[in-house]
Amino acid sequence: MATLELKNLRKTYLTEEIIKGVSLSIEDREFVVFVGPSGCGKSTLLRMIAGLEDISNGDLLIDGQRVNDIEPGHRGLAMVFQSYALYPHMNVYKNMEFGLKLAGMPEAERREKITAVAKTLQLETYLHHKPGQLSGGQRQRVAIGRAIVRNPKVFLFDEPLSNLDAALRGQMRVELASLHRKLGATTIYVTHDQVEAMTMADKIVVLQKGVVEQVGSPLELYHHPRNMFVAKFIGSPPMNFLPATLIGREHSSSIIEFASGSSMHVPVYSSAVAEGSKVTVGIRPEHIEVVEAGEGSGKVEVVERLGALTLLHIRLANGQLIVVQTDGSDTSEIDSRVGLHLPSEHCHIFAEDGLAFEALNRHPLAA
Ligand SMILES: Nc1ncnc2c1ncn2[C@@H]1O[C@H](COP(=O)(O)OP(=O)(O)OP(=O)(O)O)[C@@H](O)[C@H]1O
Repeated sequence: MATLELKNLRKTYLTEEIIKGVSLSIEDREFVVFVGPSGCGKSTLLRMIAGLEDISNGDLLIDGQRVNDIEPGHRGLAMVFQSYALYPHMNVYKNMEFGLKLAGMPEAERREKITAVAKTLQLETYLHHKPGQLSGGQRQRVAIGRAIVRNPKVFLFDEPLSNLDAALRGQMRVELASLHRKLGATTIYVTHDQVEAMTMADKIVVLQKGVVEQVGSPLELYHHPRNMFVAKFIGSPPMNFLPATLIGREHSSSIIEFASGSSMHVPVYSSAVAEGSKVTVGIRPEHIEVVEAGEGSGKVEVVERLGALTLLHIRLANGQLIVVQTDGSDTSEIDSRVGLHLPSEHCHIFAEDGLAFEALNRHPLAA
């Protein structure tokens, strides 16, 4: 049982503030993913939780107890690193045993634990191998095993799969997700890969420049991004953005006009944005419909056939390139002209400062 509470956590290196007041509640058994571009501070935040970095300001609570000044080894956490950090001269068994020995666990108990964990992770036949004799995926499993045997309250993962090739990463993603279901331990997982975040998280925390941009379930972030940053970061290929002007409102819809002169009603509304303001319309590649070429059509520049899906890169009259996802049976040819239909229920509108209209009418950080 472990809950975590981050209260306005801050981290300053010399004069630069890297973590700028992060507040967050993590529930027992929750799988939380910190995601964001390189340098946004996600590893620093994880290391502050682990106790490997001092907290400059704010409070960190584990199970309601303030742990800012508690040594890493006494916080009940176990961390798995990107680099595995295994002892190269020790075999798999000894790597897993090391921490238990330090903690003074009797030998019989150590053996029992390691045997059980090796079985869970399918490492039984490798217990006498040194890390150098193992594949990347096996090494990562040993690193995870070493964390599990300690029976921590909270697992911390720092980009554990980024050294693996794509196929193995996909496989380990599934293994980690099922391991989490089995162990039920509260988990915090750092990655810059939004696919990992979407597929594994109960709750995603999107960070940018040391600030939380949004917290929500994968589908909340996908359907209701709070701003253009989250909209662009979550979803692959990313959302398309088209410049437009807000020309009016009707009931709870906004009327927007594109540079081409065409206009549409979008069923989102904000009282905070004046008519005549520049806005951005966002629509995901999978929501745009290809129709017969007509007014406002575009030219197909690149076709990526992925088997089940086809991605069309289409040049619009204003020079902008957008991406449209269609199905595998799409027969569009390069240089052909196609028309595009943007279903209004799938359109997002962002104000000039990047905030979604939806979010402007809601509580600041809620999805
Ligand atoms: N010990 C340090 N001294 C000074 N600055 C640091 C230190 N550690 C990290 N930083 C800075 O803090 C910022 C956040 O780094 P951090 O490693 O947390 O980012 P990240 O989001 O995990 O990035 P990545 O995905 O590239 O690992 C970066 O600008 C980095 O240069």
